Amino acid sequence: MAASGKIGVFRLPPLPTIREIIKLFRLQAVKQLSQNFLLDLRLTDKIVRKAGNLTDAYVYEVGPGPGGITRSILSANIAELLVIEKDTRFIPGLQMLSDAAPGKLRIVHGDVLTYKIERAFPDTIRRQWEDDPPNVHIIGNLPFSVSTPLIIKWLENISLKDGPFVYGRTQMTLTFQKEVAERLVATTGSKQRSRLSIMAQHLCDVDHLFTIPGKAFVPKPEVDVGVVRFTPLVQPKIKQPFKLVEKVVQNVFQFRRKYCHRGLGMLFPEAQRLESTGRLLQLADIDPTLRPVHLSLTHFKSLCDVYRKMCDEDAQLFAYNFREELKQRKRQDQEQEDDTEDCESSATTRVPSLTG
Ligand SMILES: C[S@@+](CC[C@H](N)C(=O)[O-])C[C@H]1O[C@@H](n2cnc3c(N)ncnc32)[C@H](O)[C@@H]1O
Repeated sequence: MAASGKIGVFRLPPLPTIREIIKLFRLQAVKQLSQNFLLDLRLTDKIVRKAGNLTDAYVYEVGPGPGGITRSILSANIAELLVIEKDTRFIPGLQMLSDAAPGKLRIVHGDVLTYKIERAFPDTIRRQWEDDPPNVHIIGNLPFSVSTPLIIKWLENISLKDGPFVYGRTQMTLTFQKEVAERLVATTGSKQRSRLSIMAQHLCDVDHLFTIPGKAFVPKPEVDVGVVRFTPLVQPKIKQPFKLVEKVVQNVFQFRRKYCHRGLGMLFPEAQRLESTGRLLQLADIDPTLRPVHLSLTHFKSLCDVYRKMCDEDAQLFAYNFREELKQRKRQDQEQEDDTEDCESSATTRVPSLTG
């Protein structure tokens, strides 16, 4: 019955095991919500240990569910833990943990995608961006469908130093589908190199800490899980607005098997595509026949810097979206076809019938 974490000096009193909590509160995982629970406290302790030294830390746990990682965090001598959980069924079990660790655990029923953590912790723990990271940590095992959009949102927050990063360079330890974890840390030339590699690595030190086999979760997901730690960099590798970097990177990787000039060309309207792509590559000093996976962060920095200059020269350029141009062209073609059909059918109706 007793199951308390052992990684810190603070000991939780004896509590029902996570398995018992699941039974007690009928917390069967909802498949549609991709709920996969970690019941093995050695694994949850490992996640928390790898997140760093949490002594006196303010911790934000996203998606605590039945509370396995929550217990490990509470056992790590933290100052305070705030958990955010979307599914109300988990609140009574979490409340039981809160009662066992008086004054340590704050439970928020809400959505991590909209919750404003920047107001939750005391101002006194804020650090300057250039200082060492503050004693604030984000930890979470979220559904994969949430963790990828969430990390993109948080990377943008890092670039703006807002959201969870008003406290300084807040560290995050999060789980992802193993393939996504590999993309996040993929180096130049590796086949997993992707949009996520550039977006994460230009703003953070990214470490794939370890992999948890799918069979460690209940119910077992189809895939293994990677635990990834992000530490925001003092200086981003690309000093341009997040949306601009995202646009360049997205365009390059949309044709990941082609030469890089193919995707970069899509940054420009068709009428100027050839000339502007040539200019971009020449000024950035990049071989047009490199494949996207072979572009380094330095290459992306040059591309973004030159593209920024081109956008400053042409106020319409940044808003240009080739998909919109394609859609518009399709619409025009369709309208033309409809007009032709109309003409043909009215011509047909206008032709007097010889037979009367
Ligand atoms: C994969 S389960 C993990 C639960 C627990 N952390 C564990 O490791 O056993 C994901 C948890 O995140 C919660 N969740 C899903 N989307 C969420 C959101 N947008 N905001 C907050 N919690 C969310 C789910 O209800 C679920 O409890």
